[in-house]
Amino acid sequence: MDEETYFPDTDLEFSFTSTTTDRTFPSSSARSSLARSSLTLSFNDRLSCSTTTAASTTNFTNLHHRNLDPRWSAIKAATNLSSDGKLHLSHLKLIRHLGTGNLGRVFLCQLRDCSSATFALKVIDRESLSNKKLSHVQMEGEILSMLDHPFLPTLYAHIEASHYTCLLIDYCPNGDLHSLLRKQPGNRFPLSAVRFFAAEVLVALEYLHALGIVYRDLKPENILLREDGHIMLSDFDLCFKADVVPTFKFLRRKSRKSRRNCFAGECFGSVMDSREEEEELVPEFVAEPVTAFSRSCVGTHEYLAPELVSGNGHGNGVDWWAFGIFIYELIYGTTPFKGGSKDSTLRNIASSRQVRFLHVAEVEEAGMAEAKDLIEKLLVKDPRRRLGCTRGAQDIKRHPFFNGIKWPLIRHYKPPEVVGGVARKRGHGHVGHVKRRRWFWKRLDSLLMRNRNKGSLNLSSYYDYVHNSYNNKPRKHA
Ligand SMILES: Nc1ncnc2c1ncn2[C@@H]1O[C@H](COP(=O)(O)OP(=O)(O)OP(=O)(O)O)[C@@H](O)[C@H]1O
Repeated sequence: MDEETYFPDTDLEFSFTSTTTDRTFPSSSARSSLARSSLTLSFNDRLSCSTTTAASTTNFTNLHHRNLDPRWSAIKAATNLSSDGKLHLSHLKLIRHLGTGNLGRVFLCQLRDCSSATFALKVIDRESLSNKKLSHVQMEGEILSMLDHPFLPTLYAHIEASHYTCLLIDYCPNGDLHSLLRKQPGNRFPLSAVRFFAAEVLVALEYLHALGIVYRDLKPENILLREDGHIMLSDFDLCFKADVVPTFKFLRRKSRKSRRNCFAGECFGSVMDSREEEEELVPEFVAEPVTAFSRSCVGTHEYLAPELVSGNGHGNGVDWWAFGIFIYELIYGTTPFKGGSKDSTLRNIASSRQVRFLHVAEVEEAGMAEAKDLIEKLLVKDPRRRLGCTRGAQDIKRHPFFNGIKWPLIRHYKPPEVVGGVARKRGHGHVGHVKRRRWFWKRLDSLLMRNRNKGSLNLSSYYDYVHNSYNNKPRKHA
C-alpha cells in the first residue's frame, strides 16, 4: 500500500492528536521548563550530505556493534514479513510522546509484533520547516546513519513517509543528564560521577571527531541515559562534517631508561643499574579534524567557545571548550561564564576573563585539584593552546583527572549511583497509569475516526494544541 494512503491510519496520527505526555518521564518534563536552547545564526558549513531519495529505507548492517541486540532481530523479522522488505510506520505502535525539539517530536514506540522491542521515533514534519531547519534534518539523518558506538544512538530505520521524516533510534528511559543534575543535592554530582560521565562523553566525542564530525552542541541536556545508566549523546542537527586526514604525530614523552654498566665487553648480572629519565619522541596516531573550519555560530550560549562567539571561524576545538564547561557544570551546578543575560554571558566568554572557581565547601574533595587543572586547560581562550586541539582526545585522556580509567573497558564500568539515577522498574501502579492513558487515547481515536468520516483532518491544528500544551516555555535554542 502507498505510504501516503495508509499513513493517517497509523498510531502515529493517533498520537499527534494526544494531549498526554508522561509527566513523570524525566527528560520531557524537566527539559521543557529548563532546557537551554542552542543558537543558530547562520549555516554555511561545508556539508557533504547525500540527498534522501528512498521512500523508506531500513538501515541494516551485519557489522553494527549491536548486531546481536534483540531489537535488530525484531526489526529483521518485521521487515522479512513486509512485502517490500522495508520497515514502515505501520509496523510501529506509538506508546507515548517523549518530548518536542527544535525539529520535531519524539515518541516512545514499539514494534507491533514484538512489544519488548522499544525505540524512540523522531518524527519531523518537513513541510513545517524552513530550508535552514531542513538542512539540519538532513545533517542529523546523515550523521546518525554513520554512527556505530555504544555511547551514540543506533539508527535502526530511516523512514520517509509523505512529508514526514522518521528516525528510529534507541530509547533512553532514564532521562537526560541535565534533569539528573537538577535532582542532586546542590545541583552537583560527586566527583566520581563527574569522572564517569565525562569519560564516556570524551570517548563519544573522540569517535565523532575520528569520523570528522564536530558536535557543537555539548550540554547535559543532550546527554541521555540509557536503561543501563550509560550515556547516549543525542541531537546531531548542529554538527558539521570535515575531512579527517589521520596522521602520525610525534609526542615528547618522558621515559625511564635503564643502563647496565659493562666491563671489558662483559656484562654482569650484579653490576649497578642506573635509571635516568629521558625524553623520547613517540609516534602517535591522530584522527582528529584539526583543520575543520566553519563560520556558523551555533550552539548553546553558555557553552559557546570564544572563537564561536567572535565568528572568526572555528574547528574541533569548540567541542573541547564545551567539554571543559560541561565538567565545570557537573561539579558546580552552573557554568563558569554565565552572566545576567545571554549578552553578558557572550561578553564574558569573549573577554580575556579566565575561568574562576566557586568556593563551595562540599565541592573541595579529593581529586578537585586535578579537575580544576583539567578545566583550566580546556577553557583556554586561544584554541591553538587548548588541550585536545592539536592531538585530540588522547591528550585529555592522559590528564591526571582521568588517572586509573581503563579506557577500553569503560563501557563495562558500573554507572555511578546518584540520586534519581535509575528509573524504577514498572510496578502495578505504573501499568495502571498507562492503561488509563490508553483508554483516553482510544477515546481520542474514536473521536478522530468520527471526524475523519465527516471530512478531512487538520493535523496541524491538533499539533498546535499538543505542542502548546506540552511546551510550557522550554529553554530553547536562541
Ligand atoms: N532517544 C530518546 N530516548 C528518550 N527520549 C528522547 C530520545 N530522544 C529525544 N528524547 C526526548 O525528546 C525530546 C526532544 O528531542 P529532540 O532530539 O527532538 O530535541 P531536543 O533534544 O530538544 O533538541 P533540539 O531542539 O536542540 O533539536 C528531548 O528533550 C528528550 O526528552
